[in-house]
Amino acid sequence: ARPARADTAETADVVIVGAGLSGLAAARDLVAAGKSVIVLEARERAGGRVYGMPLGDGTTSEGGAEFIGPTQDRIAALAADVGVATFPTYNTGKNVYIRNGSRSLYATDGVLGAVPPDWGVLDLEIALQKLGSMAKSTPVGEPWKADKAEEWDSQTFYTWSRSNSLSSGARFLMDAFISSTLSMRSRDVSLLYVLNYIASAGNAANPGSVDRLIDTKNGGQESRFVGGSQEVPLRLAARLADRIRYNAPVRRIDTTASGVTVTADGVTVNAKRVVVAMSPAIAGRIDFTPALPAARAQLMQRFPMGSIAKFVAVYDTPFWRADGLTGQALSDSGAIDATFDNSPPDGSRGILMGFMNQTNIRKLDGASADEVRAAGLASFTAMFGAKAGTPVRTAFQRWDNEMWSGGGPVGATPPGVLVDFGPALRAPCGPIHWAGTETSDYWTGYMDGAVRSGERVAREVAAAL
Ligand SMILES: Cc1cc2nc3c(=O)[nH]c(=O)nc-3n(C[C@H](O)[C@H](O)[C@H](O)COP(=O)(O)OP(=O)(O)OC[C@H]3O[C@@H](n4cnc5c(N)ncnc54)[C@H](O)[C@@H]3O)c2cc1C
Repeated sequence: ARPARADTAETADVVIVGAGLSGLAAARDLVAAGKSVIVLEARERAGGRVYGMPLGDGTTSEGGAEFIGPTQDRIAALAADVGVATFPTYNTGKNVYIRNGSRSLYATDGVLGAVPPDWGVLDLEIALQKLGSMAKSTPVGEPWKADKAEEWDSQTFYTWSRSNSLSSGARFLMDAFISSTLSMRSRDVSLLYVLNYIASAGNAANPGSVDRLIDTKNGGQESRFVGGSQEVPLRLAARLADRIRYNAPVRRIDTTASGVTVTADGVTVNAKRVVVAMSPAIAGRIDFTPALPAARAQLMQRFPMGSIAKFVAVYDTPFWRADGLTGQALSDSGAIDATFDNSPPDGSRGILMGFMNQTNIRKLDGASADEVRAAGLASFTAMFGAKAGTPVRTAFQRWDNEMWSGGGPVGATPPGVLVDFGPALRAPCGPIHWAGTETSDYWTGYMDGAVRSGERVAREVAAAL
């Protein structure tokens, strides 16, 4: 790390560390409450895990967060407020399923919804029903208070899924559920964490469900933002104007007699309160003096980020639509495990987006740009035919080597963390407050959760000032 410098010293009521959606939402609300606010952002841009990846022709495609769905009310309200419209994710036709070397097509308007018909699907449905009912007994945002928290936080999702299914199809699809929502392997994550994630996929009026996590229609992938999701943080950041200091990574936070001194490269801010608005893993890289309480310090050691990348290919037309395909695929082989149609709303050109999950992206460690491109196009060709092999251009974004994200889409806990350290997730430490999607009750892991966490922390800080 570079040494912390203090070239200029400023004062504010509140300093916010991080200009992702959580920090921006907190800043907006604190400014509205009449507080003076300075936001310190490490990168040269706002948005954090929401990022428009340049396609090389002056346009962008989402390299990070992209979709919005029902019950994601707070990101919806923010988007409406800054004037960013949504449009439905292209979802007409059949999905592609590649498993054990064979490719099949399936409709998603049947009883199974987004679940592909594999051997063992009955087995899977029984397991998903059990999960759904366990999630109903998990208090949203406070899973450590579940009656069975101790039992559920003592096993991985892998362990549970193997003792609650027999068929390889059900097991593959349960692993795919974890990999497509968290970009982690099912052995990496606590059953209790997964139950909370399911419980969290809703709002106060609509309990969370597995379907809302995985579905396109009526689910988390239902809609996209016109012009790209990055428009939402960028427009909010523009409103906050020069309250945001870019290229200002915070290196240390000192709690003082009158509040906090927050030291970033090039600027030091003295404030009454500080909001740290990022994942626990990334917050753990800041030096805190005096040391944080043990529960919080150790929580930050135990909350790893997933590993994820997106690969997109641009074509003159969305040719798969003419072939009766949605552009959505799920595969057990190749570099890309799941895809979506990322074309613009008018379909004036075709864009396929492929997720490279944790296992697949790690296989590409050290690969050249050409090798990544070849691997991505080989997957698209297996899914959508030879035309997918000749795009106009491609782009690629991986998150596990982004210094200021450390991975994505979200941080998730292995067994033993939520029960013993979970209560430290949101609890302020003196004048230090915590935001970030990982701290949200509803839609933790999502843009909506990030906005909710920013709104919650703004209320908390305003009440304390
Ligand atoms: C590939 C991918 C796909 C996703 N898909 C979706 C989706 O379709 N829908 C959805 O809702 N969500 C999706 N997500 C998740 C979504 O992006 C996050 O939940 C949300 O953006 C998190 O916002 P945040 O403010 O909590 O954190 P972040 O966006 O991580 O913001 C933290 C900010 O803090 C800054 N920072 C870090 N350290 C410091 C420091 N020391 N000093 C100063 N600044 C610092 C970072 O640069 C960053 O700007 C996806 C994420 C990824 C990576």
